[in-house]
Amino acid sequence: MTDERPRPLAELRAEIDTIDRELVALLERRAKVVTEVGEHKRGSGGPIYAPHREAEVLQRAIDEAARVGGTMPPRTVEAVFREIMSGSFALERALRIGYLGPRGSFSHQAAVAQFGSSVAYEELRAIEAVFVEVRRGRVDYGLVPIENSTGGSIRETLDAFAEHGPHLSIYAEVVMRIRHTLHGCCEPSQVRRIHSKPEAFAQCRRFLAEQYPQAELVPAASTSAAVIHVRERAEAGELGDAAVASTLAGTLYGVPALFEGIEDRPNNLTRFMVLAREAAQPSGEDKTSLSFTIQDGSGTLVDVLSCFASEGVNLSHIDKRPSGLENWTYSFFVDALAHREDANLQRALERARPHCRALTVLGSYPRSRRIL
Ligand SMILES: O=C(O)C(=O)C[C@]1(C(=O)O)C=C[C@@H](O)C=C1
Repeated sequence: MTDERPRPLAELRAEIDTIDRELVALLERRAKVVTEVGEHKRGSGGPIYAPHREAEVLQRAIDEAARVGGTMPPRTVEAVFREIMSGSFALERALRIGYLGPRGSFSHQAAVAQFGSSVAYEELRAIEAVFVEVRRGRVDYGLVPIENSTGGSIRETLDAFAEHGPHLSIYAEVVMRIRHTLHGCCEPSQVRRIHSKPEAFAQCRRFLAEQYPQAELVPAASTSAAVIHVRERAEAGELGDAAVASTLAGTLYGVPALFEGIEDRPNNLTRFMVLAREAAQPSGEDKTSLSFTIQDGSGTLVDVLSCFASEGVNLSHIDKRPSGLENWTYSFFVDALAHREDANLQRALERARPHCRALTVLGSYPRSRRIL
């Protein structure tokens, strides 16, 4: 018969202490190698953040963890390695990441999940400001939401791409699950005005219609800005205001949660883009985002799209916005499942150009394989 009794706590902790010493020694060894990588990169002027390499490191760590026992869930393995790689940035060169703030916004959470806690963050007032600050070099990378699985595209971002896209590059994509909370400083029955970013209202449409059919929906610059506004109103003695935002924003600004998980669909995902001044390297499993406007008269959307089909390039996404040129002309945004250096995508682009008034490659980047 085997002895099923657990080992004494002191013995288990002593074993953990030994393992931790080994872990720290390994991390130190890794950090020394990373420092050398940093010297290379600074010498060659190469980019510090390498999403194609991160995708490889993360996948290998997840596979290896499963192979050696699978006790640690893949999510945990990923979080640990993301944090290790965040520490690498600090060793190679301090990075600054811009996002739509204030702190507690979903962009902030996605940025932290992607870049970890060893980089500096810059909260910005508007999505367009993220584009502007990356272009100016005030931040190394910027993170902007581009589409949500419930509410569709984020117009502000598409319009900013139309203007700044030719001067920037999409460098990585990040997909995050979004859970909304209604925050307020009053009783749920006292809510008369609800503040948030319009996209958040769209993601909670059913909840808002059923629970608050009479409340006024007031647009805010961001979800976290809405929470700050509700707190300021409560401090001024104005009751009846609430905000749709993340649980984190409520905690940061001291506004209690009234209802949690108010999004209409449980699998509510937002896709974010990382913006950079340089182009990302191929990872072997990439996407390319493009925007184009159609030539007057001669060109049609089907002419352009068939150029991709005939070169065997699959398209995973299409969106449109008014072009800002003449009424009823549009900018189309397309994602192709290929890298801009792939021969078939290059041929498709050559064939498509004559049908377009303008065609911009917004960037090639590794396809996101995981949901944060
Ligand atoms: O391999 C690199 O290019 C590194 O800089 C090292 C490292 C890592 O810690 O593994 C760190 C940051 C990069 O984004 C990718 C990988």
